[in-house]
Amino acid sequence: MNILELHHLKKYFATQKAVDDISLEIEQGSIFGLLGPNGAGKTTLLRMITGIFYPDEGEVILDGKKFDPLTDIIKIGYMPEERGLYKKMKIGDQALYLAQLKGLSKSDAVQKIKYWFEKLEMQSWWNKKVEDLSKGMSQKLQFVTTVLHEPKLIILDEPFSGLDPLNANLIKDEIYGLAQKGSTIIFSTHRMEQVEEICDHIVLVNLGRKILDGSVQEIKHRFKEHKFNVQLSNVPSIILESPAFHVAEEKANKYIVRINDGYKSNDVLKYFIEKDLNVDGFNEILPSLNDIFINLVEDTKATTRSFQNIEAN
Ligand SMILES: Nc1ncnc2c1ncn2[C@@H]1O[C@H](COP(=O)(O)OP(=O)(O)OP(=O)(O)O)[C@@H](O)[C@H]1O
Repeated sequence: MNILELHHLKKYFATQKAVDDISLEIEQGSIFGLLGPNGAGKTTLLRMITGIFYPDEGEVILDGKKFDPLTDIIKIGYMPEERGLYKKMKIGDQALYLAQLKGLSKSDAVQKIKYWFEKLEMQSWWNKKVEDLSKGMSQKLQFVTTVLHEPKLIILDEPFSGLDPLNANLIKDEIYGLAQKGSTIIFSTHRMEQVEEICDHIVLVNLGRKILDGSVQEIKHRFKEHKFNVQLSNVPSIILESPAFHVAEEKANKYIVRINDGYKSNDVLKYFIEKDLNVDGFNEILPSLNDIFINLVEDTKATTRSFQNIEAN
């Protein structure tokens, strides 16, 4: 079942097409990556999902019904990239206030805050002021205030920014835990290695449009270049030559080979066996999301430039 569906969403600021006809579906319980370069339209899209902006066109379907910001906002937890905390307020009071705004009773809120503060090693912070927190500490507090009311949809914009590796792991484990309990996470970041590690499904937007949509594994396979690592037990005394592949890189007994059109990985292995060369390792090299991201974004830039040239002429 889809927790969220966006149907043909558009948001223009004067002539700036911040979001230009984006549709997508997000399955309940998934960890979904919303990616795109600076200015791609991610924040604008998230602001429409959270009811901060009304779309110019299109609709947001949350949990099977047309999204109504007034009543449905408690189903969503949104952690924006910029801090939204009151600097002078004590941390415990702040968490309590925000939890009650999200519909929790005072006693329920206290219980949940204690639970999360303990989990994220924040017990001693209750009487500190927000202005006395470091960047990473306020990021943790903001995370807690986002998830405290157990929203069905949790939107995290750059949740690891400012966190040291230990705290990043702590938050990462909580994200997995929340997804396992049935919450859906939308995760927006520029850090591709985090996306590869955490997300099941991604959407890439650029210039207000969706340019890629799929599961991380499926996308990596879609863009694969049929390259394999081959490790031999010894440096061979022959030059590796075969119609099935060509050597793209070599270093001593380690090779990167690219399979030629019309051949399969087994044809490569067969070559090595027939030459009586011992293969210690053989594995496919899939492109990183980072490479896929850079290539696609460069491609859309080039296409837009050529359209602009055609229009100008
Ligand atoms: N309130 C606004 N008024 C005018 N233009 C805006 C407004 N908000 C966003 N834009 C423009 O819309 C486009 C998309 O901006 P948006 O903030 O959604 O991008 P983003 O993908 O979140 O970028 P980043 O990764 O840098 O945060 C940009 O060209 C931006 O200048």
